[in-house]
Amino acid sequence: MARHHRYSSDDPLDAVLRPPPDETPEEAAVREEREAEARRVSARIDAEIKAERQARRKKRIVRLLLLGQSESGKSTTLRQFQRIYTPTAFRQERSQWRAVIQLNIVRSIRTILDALDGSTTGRRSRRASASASMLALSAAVGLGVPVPPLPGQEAYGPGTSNVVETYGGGYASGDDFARVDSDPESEPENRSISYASRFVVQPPNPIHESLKQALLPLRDVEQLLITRLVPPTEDEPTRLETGLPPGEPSAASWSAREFFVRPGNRWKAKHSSSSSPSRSASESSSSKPPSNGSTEFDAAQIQASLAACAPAMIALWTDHGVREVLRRRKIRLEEGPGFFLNDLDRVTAPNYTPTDDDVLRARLKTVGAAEYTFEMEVSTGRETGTEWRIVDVGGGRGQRATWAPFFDDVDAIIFLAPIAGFDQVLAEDRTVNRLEDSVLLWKAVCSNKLLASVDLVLFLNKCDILDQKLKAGVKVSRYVRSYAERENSLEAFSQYLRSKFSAIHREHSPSPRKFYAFCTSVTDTTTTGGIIASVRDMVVRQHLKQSKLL
Ligand SMILES: Nc1nc2c(ncn2[C@@H]2O[C@H](COP(=O)(O)OP(=O)(O)OP(=O)(O)O)[C@@H](O)[C@H]2O)c(=O)[nH]1
Ligand SMILES: [Mg+2]
Repeated sequence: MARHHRYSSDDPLDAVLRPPPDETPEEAAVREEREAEARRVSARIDAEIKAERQARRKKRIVRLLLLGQSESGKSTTLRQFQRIYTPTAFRQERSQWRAVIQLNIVRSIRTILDALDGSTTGRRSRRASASASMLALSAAVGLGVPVPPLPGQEAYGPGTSNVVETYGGGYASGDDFARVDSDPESEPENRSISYASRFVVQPPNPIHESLKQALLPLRDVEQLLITRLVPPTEDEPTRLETGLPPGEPSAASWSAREFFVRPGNRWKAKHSSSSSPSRSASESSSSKPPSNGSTEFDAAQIQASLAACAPAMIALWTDHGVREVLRRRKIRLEEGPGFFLNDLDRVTAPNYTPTDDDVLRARLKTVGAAEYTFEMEVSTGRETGTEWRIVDVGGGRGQRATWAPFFDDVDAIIFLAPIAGFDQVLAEDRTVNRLEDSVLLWKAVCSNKLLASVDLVLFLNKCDILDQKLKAGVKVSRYVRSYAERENSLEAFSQYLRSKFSAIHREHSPSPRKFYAFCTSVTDTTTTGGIIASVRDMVVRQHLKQSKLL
């Protein structure tokens, strides 16, 4: 508005600001001085904001956001950054991952015992089956009676986090992804046989019974680990209730939920220095540190109990009958996250310390979002002096609302699409194919206007698992209709998906931008190191370009 109009409009604000009509020359001088001062303050604030922006540019802070569905590999990618660029801190923290790995092992064993008990699958029945199995375990009663699935419920796979939940076959018209209404792996001719064998009550197997007995101490181990790892003040509905009185473990809540901790280091025994989260969207100021209820005694006790149970765990995992039950129930532990059953000897040894690979393979679900500041110990010429901030978020469907606040000020996004999940369902919604969810999420990220000028880097992840799956004979076209007669190989399928994701990127980006995509196995240290270096170069180059433009 032009200045001479200032006091002449009917604007109510102007009316308030208007000088009193009977103002004396002295009063007018005071008022004008006051107004001049206000303008000076305003100019100073503007200058400060500008200086801050320039300082940020000068300091070269690069903010990278990791996005993707749950179990896509975001936290693992973050750990790779930590391993490569802050190796000292990463090494120092390795021992703290032991408890997570122990918990992963206990969960795998529990999955097997549940499968032996014939507990059904799916969220609705999991609680019941879990309590049944724990009762069976604790009272050493015989094998439970298998319960057929509820209508509309998937037939098998207990659905705990470290289990690969296979996806049913059959397409709805117009859909590219298979729907959960049948078992694509069972051919029609043997479907009835496999169904019958699944739900006929088997007589108790004495070997399995004695192994269950030998594994009873794992129940206490699990409880101790929960107390140790999960903060007691959590109030998320998915939170694993550690508030349970000691000695009154609720088998139902144990098995029905996946373990998670808030991002950051609060769950760890000690705080680390170099890559601790500096900003967290989830940790409210009122939340107390976890009752790190653990003592050295607990840690030693847990490892000793695991060592004592190791022979029984190994016998269970290598038992022919057990493998047959797992195969029939389509439980593929080895393809799921946090799988350590092939390393039991090593991992249960009394002086075991996790290796880099172990830390990368451990599974700990993220809830909320946190930003990690990297003061690089290892730097290369180009970005010396650049400060990296990496934001890791929880990828579950209930978690995605925490993403948006980070869209504001981000330079690049690494989007992880775990393409090995083409035959799996989401843990949080078992009617949704994981690959389909990734495609939809990618579309949403590409078309988001707030992210229009942000570089998107796509990781088609879990290629190692995909390769194994395809080599084992799982057919992509059974799950992805449009794949049709194409070659059932890693190369062909990843190329196909790359084009599909690229087309979405092209069609849905608000304005044109480059498409960067990599086929990754982010648990693999050798290949991922090179990919991360490329991403880093690209992001820094882009950041510099943007800074110059600004
Ligand atoms: N074999 C294999 N395992 C992987 C790969 N990427 C991730 N994993 C494993 O998959 C599990 C899940 O990875 P996370 O990094 O925890 O997944 P996330 O995206 O952070 O999941 P949320 O925290 O639930 O959002 C971990 O046990 C990883 O070790 C991969 O490329 N290959
Ligand atoms: Mg995570």
